[in-house]
Amino acid sequence: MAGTSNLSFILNKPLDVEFQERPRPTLKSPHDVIVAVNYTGICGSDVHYWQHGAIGHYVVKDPMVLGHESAGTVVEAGAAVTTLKVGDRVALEPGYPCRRCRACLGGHYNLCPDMVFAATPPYDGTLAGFWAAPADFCYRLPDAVSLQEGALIEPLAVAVHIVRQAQVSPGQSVVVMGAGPVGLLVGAVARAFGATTVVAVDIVPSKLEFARSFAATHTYLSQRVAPEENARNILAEAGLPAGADVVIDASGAEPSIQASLHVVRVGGTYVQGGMGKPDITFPIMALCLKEVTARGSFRYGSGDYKLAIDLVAAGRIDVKRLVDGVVAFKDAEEAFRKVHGGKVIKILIAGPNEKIEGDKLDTAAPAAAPAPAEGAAEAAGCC
Ligand SMILES: NC(=O)c1ccc[n+]([C@@H]2O[C@H](COP(=O)([O-])OP(=O)(O)OC[C@H]3O[C@@H](n4cnc5c(N)ncnc54)[C@H](O)[C@@H]3O)[C@@H](O)[C@H]2O)c1
Ligand SMILES: OC[C@H](O)C(O)[C@@H](O)CO
Repeated sequence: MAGTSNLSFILNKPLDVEFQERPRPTLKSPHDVIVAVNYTGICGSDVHYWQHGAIGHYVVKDPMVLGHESAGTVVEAGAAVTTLKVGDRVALEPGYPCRRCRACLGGHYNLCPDMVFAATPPYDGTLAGFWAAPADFCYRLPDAVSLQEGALIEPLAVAVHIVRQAQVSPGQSVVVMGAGPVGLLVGAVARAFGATTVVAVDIVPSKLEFARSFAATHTYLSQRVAPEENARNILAEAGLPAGADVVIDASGAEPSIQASLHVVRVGGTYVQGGMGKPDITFPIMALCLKEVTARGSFRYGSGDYKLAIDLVAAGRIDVKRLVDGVVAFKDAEEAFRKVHGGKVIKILIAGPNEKIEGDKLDTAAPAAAPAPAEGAAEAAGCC
């Protein structure tokens, strides 16, 4: 990739974005690398910041570069970097922790209170020409993994972390609420971990159709009925009269969280991956009486990126199938509109120094675009 532009896609305030040529970042530590960003996917949280300017207590007060699902090419390496060299293709882990606090030293760096995380205010994101980061948070892609696949390692790592939190083991049944990118990837990782039944649940039929073709063994179209009734229907559909071993919420939607506690079996596991409304009515008696193990899942930690890359490299998870198209950097806002409109699963934005012609995918089989579901994420009370 030639080019030296550090053109950046910046959110000033809700629905107000602009392109700005910013100074190229420099090495701040001999352990850092500078990466030219080749491709970036759009996450629901980027769209939420664009629409609302805030997620919970993270409020965009100053202009912020969007984007955190990226892959790129190393263009400069600090003197102390031994693991990467100029020209290496890498998946970017977009957050790096302090390495000194109790969470970091306890092996849970994703919970570091001083995490510097791309496109989470006040930190700039990766929709720019270049990104500077510690070398150990940039993962070399094997030859078998393309740069476009590299941009999907971030959401896949989210899914890996969720499935690890759930401790999914061979032969288990797993119900996944929500068939957006995270839910789809959770289903695929659960299959890779040996789950024999994976049920995808959503409110949009076309998303379920895609889920069935991707990793789900069963699907269920959630109805506007009581959570207990949806739960009974899910279990009947999947042939799980005693309940599911594991239920994972990847929707953030209150009704699906409520149904989840009625879907999980006695002694089963529930993991909250979706980020919707901060407070909901939760069936706590079901949790108690069934002795459910409930866990949260936040971003990714030790080993998650590596496993995500290994799963793609080994051909166990075909992340390319989620990509509907690739757009030029100048079309970033239009790509955000498409994602917000629910018309696509993933769109990749090429870096400003990347030359692309049309919707240039490195895959022969783009995903079938789901039917429009304007504001589906909003309906779930996203983020
Ligand atoms: N835990 C983390 O670290 C982490 C990281 C990334 C994303 N997230 C969150 O995970 C969730 C999924 O992310 P995504 O990118 O796939 O988002 P998405 O909005 O594309 O997917 C959510 C899906 O849930 C479906 N849905 C809405 N209401 C539902 C209901 N009542 N029952 C079943 N399905 C319903 C929607 O139709 C949609 O397909 C979001 O809440 C996101 O904020 C969490
Ligand atoms: O994948 C990472 C997530 O998008 C982020 O943690 C975001 O949702 C909150 O900052």
